[in-house]
Amino acid sequence: MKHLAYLNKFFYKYRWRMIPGFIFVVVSNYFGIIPAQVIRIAFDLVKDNIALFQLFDGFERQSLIYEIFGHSLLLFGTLVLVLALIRGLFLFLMRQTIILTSRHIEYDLKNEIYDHYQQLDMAFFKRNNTGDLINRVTEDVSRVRAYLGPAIMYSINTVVLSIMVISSMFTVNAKLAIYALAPIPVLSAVILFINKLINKRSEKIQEQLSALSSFVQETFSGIRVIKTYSREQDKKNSFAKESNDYKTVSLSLVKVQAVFFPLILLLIGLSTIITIYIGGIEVMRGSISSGNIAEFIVYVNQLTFPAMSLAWVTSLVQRAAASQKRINEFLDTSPRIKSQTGGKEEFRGDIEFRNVSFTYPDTGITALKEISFKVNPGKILAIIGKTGSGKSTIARLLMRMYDTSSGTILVDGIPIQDLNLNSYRSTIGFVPQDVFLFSDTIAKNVAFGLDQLDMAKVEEATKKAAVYDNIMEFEKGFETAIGERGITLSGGQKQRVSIARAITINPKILIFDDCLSAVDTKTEEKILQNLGTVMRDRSAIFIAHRVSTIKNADHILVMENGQIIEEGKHTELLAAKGSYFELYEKQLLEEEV
Ligand SMILES: Nc1ncnc2c1ncn2[C@@H]1O[C@H](COP(=O)(O)OP(=O)(O)OP(=O)(O)O)[C@@H](O)[C@H]1O
Repeated sequence: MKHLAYLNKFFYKYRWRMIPGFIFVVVSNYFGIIPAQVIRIAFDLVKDNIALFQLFDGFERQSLIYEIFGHSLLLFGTLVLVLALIRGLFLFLMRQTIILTSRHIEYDLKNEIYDHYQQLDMAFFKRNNTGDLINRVTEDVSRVRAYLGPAIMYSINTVVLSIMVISSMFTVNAKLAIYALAPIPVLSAVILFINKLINKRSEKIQEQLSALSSFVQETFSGIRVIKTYSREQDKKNSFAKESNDYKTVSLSLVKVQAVFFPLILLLIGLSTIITIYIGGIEVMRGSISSGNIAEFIVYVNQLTFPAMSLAWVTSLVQRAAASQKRINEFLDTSPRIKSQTGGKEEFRGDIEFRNVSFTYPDTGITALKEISFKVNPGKILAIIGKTGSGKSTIARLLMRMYDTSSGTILVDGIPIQDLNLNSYRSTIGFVPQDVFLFSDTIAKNVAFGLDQLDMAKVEEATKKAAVYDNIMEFEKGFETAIGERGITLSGGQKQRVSIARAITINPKILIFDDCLSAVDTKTEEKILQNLGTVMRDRSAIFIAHRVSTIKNADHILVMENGQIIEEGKHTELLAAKGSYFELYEKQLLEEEV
């Protein structure tokens, strides 16, 4: 329950919606109670009038009594109807205030979590899987909303209605009240027990359902592999098994639900029988009127709802508390990478790594050991080396996705930790190794880093990235949709769109992480030539596997096991006849083959 205390700030924020909501609950219940008394009066009236009617048997006056009697009944009927309408109006207002407020809070909470996610560092996203992140912002928030809206509304309703009904019952006749209320605690206990069973089984259904959807999702993501290896039948059998498990748990829930309502009706019926029996004795004794029995039957039936909602509300609150605990876990996580506020807005792009070492926090893998280098504007630094040698890690540290374990990274002579992250990152054009394009038009993907779509910039960038002609071949050109609902670009086209995206923002620092691997050497040559003008006064870092990509770089680092094992210009490294030379020879041979 303490986890739900987090939500109190929202109650305060929306207090002027919640307070009227509470008042509407009270008023609507008041109008729910009065009809029982009207029914009692009408009932007694019927009894008295029948006696009077019989007394005037054979007299002319009898038809007059009949008329008056009819009119009064009509009046009482109309009164019950009007009271029901007034109650309905207040119920409507109650839902309009409390349920509506819960939707406002749900909106606020979702935004708060989403906003917080965006502040968190890469290590957080590595630790938690995407499904979990999505679940907490959707499923968990929905469960919390069920507490904020229905649970709170029905709790207040239950308390108010129970107090009003029980006190009315005791005012009429304490003995009858005690007898009529006797089955209610049993009813609540039974409901509580069955509700627990229902919850347990519903949770199982939920688990099985998500297992089933994960299975289907993975199958269709990997449909190509399944078809290639002809594993359709095997997958069909696995699906049938998962599906059968789902059916079994669903059936077990249906069984419990089938018992639930008849049992409640039985207990309510029991209460009614007791009321009539004890009430009858009391009427004979003259302590209550027969109208009071009718009144009591209405009361007993009105108590069914609080008894049922008690169990339901309890489970809603329990679920919401568990969900809010999960949400708080993420909200309480503070980003390890903290930005400085204010500070430098414009950057020259001088980069220096001073004895930088880095160990990944979650895996304990030491990816960089004592790395030092400098890159100045107008210069290209190239990094080459075997896979897993730490090249991409350098890019990640330079983007400050992680902080160094030791050593310093300086940008324009300032330690990277002292910079305003937003201003700094917006001066970097980064092309990652695994290109990610959004399900949107090509134009919007290229202009992703711009505040406004500027087609002149988009076109210029795509020309430089040598992808303009490809785009123009598509029927809708830059308006072509890509991704899930659009066309699929080839690996090389994706890489070039990603390069165009980095150039569009006119960055001071350009980082290319092996982003020409899917491009043929001729196109690579063209892109590199075009980039020559782009990089004139920018610092550029080229991470590559192919020597051809980097041979014109101003300085080349050769990496192995997180260390720089050789460095210099292309010609110097060839002359040294070390690892770089070996790599060059090997790649020349591969090209010839
Ligand atoms: N997010 C991460 N968490 C933990 N360890 C990581 C992470 N990313 C990379 N590593 C590890 O750090 C080491 C260096 O990885 P890095 O990605 O920098 O290599 P790379 O030289 O860029 O390789 P490639 O050429 O294949 O891209 C590897 O051993 C890798 O397993």
